[in-house]
Amino acid sequence: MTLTTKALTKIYEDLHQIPELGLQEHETQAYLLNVIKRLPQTNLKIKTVETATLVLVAGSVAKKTIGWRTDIDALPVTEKTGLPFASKHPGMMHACGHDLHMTVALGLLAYFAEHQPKNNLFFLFQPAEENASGGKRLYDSGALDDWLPDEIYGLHINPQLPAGAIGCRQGTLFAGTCEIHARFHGKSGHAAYPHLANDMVVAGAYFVSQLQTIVSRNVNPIEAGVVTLGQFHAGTIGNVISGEAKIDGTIRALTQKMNRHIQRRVQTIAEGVALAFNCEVELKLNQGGYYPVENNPITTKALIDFMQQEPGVNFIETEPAMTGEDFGYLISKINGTMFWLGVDQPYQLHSEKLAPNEAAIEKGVAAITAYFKQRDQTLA
Ligand SMILES: CC(=O)N[C@@H](CCC[C@H](N)C(=O)O)C(=O)O
Repeated sequence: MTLTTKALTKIYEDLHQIPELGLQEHETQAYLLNVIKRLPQTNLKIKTVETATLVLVAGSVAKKTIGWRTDIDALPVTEKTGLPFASKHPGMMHACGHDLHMTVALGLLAYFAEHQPKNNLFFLFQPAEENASGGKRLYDSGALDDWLPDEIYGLHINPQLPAGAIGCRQGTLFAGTCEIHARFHGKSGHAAYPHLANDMVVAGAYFVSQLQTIVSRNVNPIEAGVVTLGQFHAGTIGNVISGEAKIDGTIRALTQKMNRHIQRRVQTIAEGVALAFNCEVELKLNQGGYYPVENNPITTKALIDFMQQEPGVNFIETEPAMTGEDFGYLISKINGTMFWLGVDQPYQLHSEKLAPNEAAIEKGVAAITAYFKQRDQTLA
């Protein structure tokens, strides 16, 4: 059953309205299962693991298994798109396009549920891409073992590319990331008696300032790195010295080596600030499964060669990006390729105003279906 443009649009708009945070994607999973169970079932096997959904399309003469992964979680962002199908879940939004990723996956699955491939196709609807290494959790738990694909593909929407364009590159597509969680503990007190307290606003401010030196002074200028601190909470009122500071951020680098180098510098600076301010620091550096997305040379050549010659596909060779993806962990275990799907937007990923151009859905489904058909023949 090939899903029509109208059906795909409805799925996208329905999913957009029910964003859920990582590992809590129950309504999303129920919606996905409802669509999947209405497809021709003859060649389908369906499994759920917590909020993940795994589907195998059995091939007619299977020698290999080709995988497709979509993420399904949303972000704690309050939507401000003004769309008629805006989020119904307060404080949550599909601001990273996972609703569109799921729709493309369903379009692809629907086609192959009706047109049996020679090889097996494996579809993974994966929770918690944004915050809890959903891909790593599933892989490490053995949940994929029965249907482990020989190669795996996935996409991410890209607001900067024209709607429906496919963007990819050999080598690293996305950075490896690492979350920074720093907690400084000093001594609170009266604003008038700083000598009797230990002010964590000041200690935290030094930590923030000193981290700015990592990229400028410790990263080789011809390589790349990012240290962003997105949250700093300390204190309650202007005339009370705060004894606590809570700072969270993220590291980005295009190689694991550079990621670890930056992690070590963050650790050293945190310890140095604690020493200098005579306070305690608890520092958690959490990389989880957010390894650099290093595209496999063979699957990436196959995909790029195909997209470059396929009529109707606007293929664009892209630069590496500092966004992260736990797909990096999956393709450190399974050969595979991630690529961009353009959605032509003035707003960035994670913006409360992100409203992807829906024309990308049909173009994406068509391009990837055609690629999977060709890949299925090649691997037969
Ligand atoms: C595509 C995208 O936006 N991914 C996220 C992944 C977040 C990883 C982790 N929680 C971190 O912040 O380091 C991104 O922010 O790039």
